Amino acid sequence: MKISVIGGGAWGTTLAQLLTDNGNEVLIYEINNNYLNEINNNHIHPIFKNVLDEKIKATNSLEEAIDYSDTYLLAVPTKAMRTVLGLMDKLINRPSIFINVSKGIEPETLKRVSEIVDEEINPKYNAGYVCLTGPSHAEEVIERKLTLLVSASLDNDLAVKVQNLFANDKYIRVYTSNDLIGSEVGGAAKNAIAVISGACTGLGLGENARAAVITRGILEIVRVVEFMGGRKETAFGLTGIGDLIVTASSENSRNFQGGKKIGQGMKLDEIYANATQTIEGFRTIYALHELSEKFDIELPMISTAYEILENKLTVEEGMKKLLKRDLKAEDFS
Ligand SMILES: NC(=O)C1=CN([C@@H]2O[C@H](COP(=O)(O)OP(=O)(O)OC[C@H]3O[C@@H](n4cnc5c(N)ncnc54)[C@H](OP(=O)(O)O)[C@@H]3O)[C@@H](O)[C@H]2O)C=CC1
Ligand SMILES: O=C(CO)COP(=O)(O)O
Repeated sequence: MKISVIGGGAWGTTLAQLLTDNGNEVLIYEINNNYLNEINNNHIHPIFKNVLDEKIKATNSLEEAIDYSDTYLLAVPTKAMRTVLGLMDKLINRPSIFINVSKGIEPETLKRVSEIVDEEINPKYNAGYVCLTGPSHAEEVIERKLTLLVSASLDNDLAVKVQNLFANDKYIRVYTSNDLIGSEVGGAAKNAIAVISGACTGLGLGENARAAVITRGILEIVRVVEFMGGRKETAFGLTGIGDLIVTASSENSRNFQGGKKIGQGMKLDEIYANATQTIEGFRTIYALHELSEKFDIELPMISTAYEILENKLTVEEGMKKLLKRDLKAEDFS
């Protein structure tokens, strides 16, 4: 099959290599000239510098990428998604499939990426949507280290098609799911909890705090998943707790690293100014805090994280605020 990869950063380029390993042809759309040069001329991954298959090509022409195939792998950050889809909509002239791998919720609208696709793409040309998600650090996948993913879609045939596109018997196993909302929300919300876990490490706390954040964090994720219409069991699977574990306990995670800097006292503006790669979790904290306020959903850690990002509390004050909450029985409702 031919696939157009929209966004040739850490994850998009890695998935381009995976698709090539599986016998497909890809063209990457990428705006960063250094990345284009690394892919087209040096045949190396623009970030991790692993050798890429020479068949993998990249272009800075969105038109060329759209013409190349009718299957679009969306791998730009969520904050760029609406703009990029708007540009794609002007160029798409046939029914097309959208496979999204970005993990976020739009803070201004509280929309998931599938909803943004529905709004931005002419329904005549929107032939289906899949969210491909799960615990998958790009730096491991590019080294062909064993990884399990989930192909989630409202269209089961399409979920199976994408499952077969990405699975192989060497390093990737893919499950399907019909819980699109639960899969999308879990993948986004875990980034917020990973930021909090990183902040604990930055503050000098240890493994006990991390285990506490992960365990109480999944409870906050479940509340959001259920409120948005997803299933609790999905949050307990690969797209929820699985992805939370890999992100909230790994120095490889950009969200964990971003949180660690907050824990060390750096301000959000400064982190953004120095970031060379996407950190989705900060925006997701804003989105989930908004959701919590608007619909009265109890998300104590996420709301405290929001106050820290907004400079209303220091990280120490945030931790004390959480410890001072009324004592109660451990519940999972
Ligand atoms: N990295 C990982 O391990 C994983 C990441 N993800 C998710 O994938 C998404 C992408 O992450 P990742 O690949 O790590 O991020 P990167 O920052 O490495 O790559 C994002 C790419 O998108 C490009 N981009 C940004 N804005 C635009 C725009 N307006 N138009 C066109 N291209 C644009 C960037 O270009 P430029 O460099 O010029 O900004 C960059 O090349 C995120 O949602 C992330 O959560 C999911 C699973 C694993
Ligand atoms: O989503 C990811 C792993 O599944 C990647 O997480 P980071 O963006 O925090 O590195």
